[in-house]
Amino acid sequence: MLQVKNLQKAYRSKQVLHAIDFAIAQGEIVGLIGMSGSGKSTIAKCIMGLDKPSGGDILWNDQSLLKWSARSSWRQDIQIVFQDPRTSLNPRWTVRRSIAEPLRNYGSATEARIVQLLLEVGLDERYLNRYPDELSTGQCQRVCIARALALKPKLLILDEPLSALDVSIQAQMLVLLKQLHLSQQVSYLFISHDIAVVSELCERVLVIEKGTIVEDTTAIRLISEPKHAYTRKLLADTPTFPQFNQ
Ligand SMILES: Nc1ncnc2c1ncn2[C@@H]1O[C@H](COP(=O)(O)OP(=O)(O)OP(=O)(O)O)[C@@H](O)[C@H]1O
Repeated sequence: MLQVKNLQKAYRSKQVLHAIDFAIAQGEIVGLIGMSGSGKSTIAKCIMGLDKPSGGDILWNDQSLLKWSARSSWRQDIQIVFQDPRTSLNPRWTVRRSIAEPLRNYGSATEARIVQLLLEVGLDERYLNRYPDELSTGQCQRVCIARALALKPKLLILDEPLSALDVSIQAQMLVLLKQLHLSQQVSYLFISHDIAVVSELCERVLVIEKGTIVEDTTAIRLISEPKHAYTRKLLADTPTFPQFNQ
């Protein structure tokens, strides 16, 4: 489905991504983990066309996303949810309008479809006329997820979607993301610096260090037999894995 091939990105003279290679198959949940500044969001931005790679290619069903002509067909297939739901939502738009907007652009924004999307993320029609500042941060993130799912994407890029939320809300959101993966048959690229959260949700995990993927393995193997020193350091820094904290 998605193939990232030899992806490179430099900002001026600073090389941020070095020859990134990975693929995501239909239905997979892939985690992308690394410390702050390692290049996770840059990969997401390159896939979404929000940033231009300096080299390499990104293929969606064997078509290059970097060629303008292919763009329209994948616009609906790949959606992104960002870290901070409050800055992702227009503060002057009601929940109804935020969710209706992508539907209007690409299909029909019926009230029934908007309510259905709200129900899928654990909200309901009582929220339709509310503004972001009348919602909790977790509820705002649910609205962002509903908006991202509106066009029935095949791949959802979740860029640190839980980082702005309290730990108890994070647990609820993890349950929601697992449910949506099954009910919507959507793949995830789940970006995080939290190895505990990634190992809870993801089947496969990519570890990125300074713009290079140093490990591509299953979540189980990542925890039981981490190969790279950087992965062991990430595990050691996580209280959930005291066995690495020597
Ligand atoms: N627009 C930009 N101009 C210049 N440098 C940038 C730009 N965007 C990102 N960078 C740099 O690229 C590197 C990777 O940034 P990126 O945001 O991809 O990291 P990250 O792993 O997502 O970090 P975090 O977990 O903090 O979000 C960083 O050194 C950052 O300063």
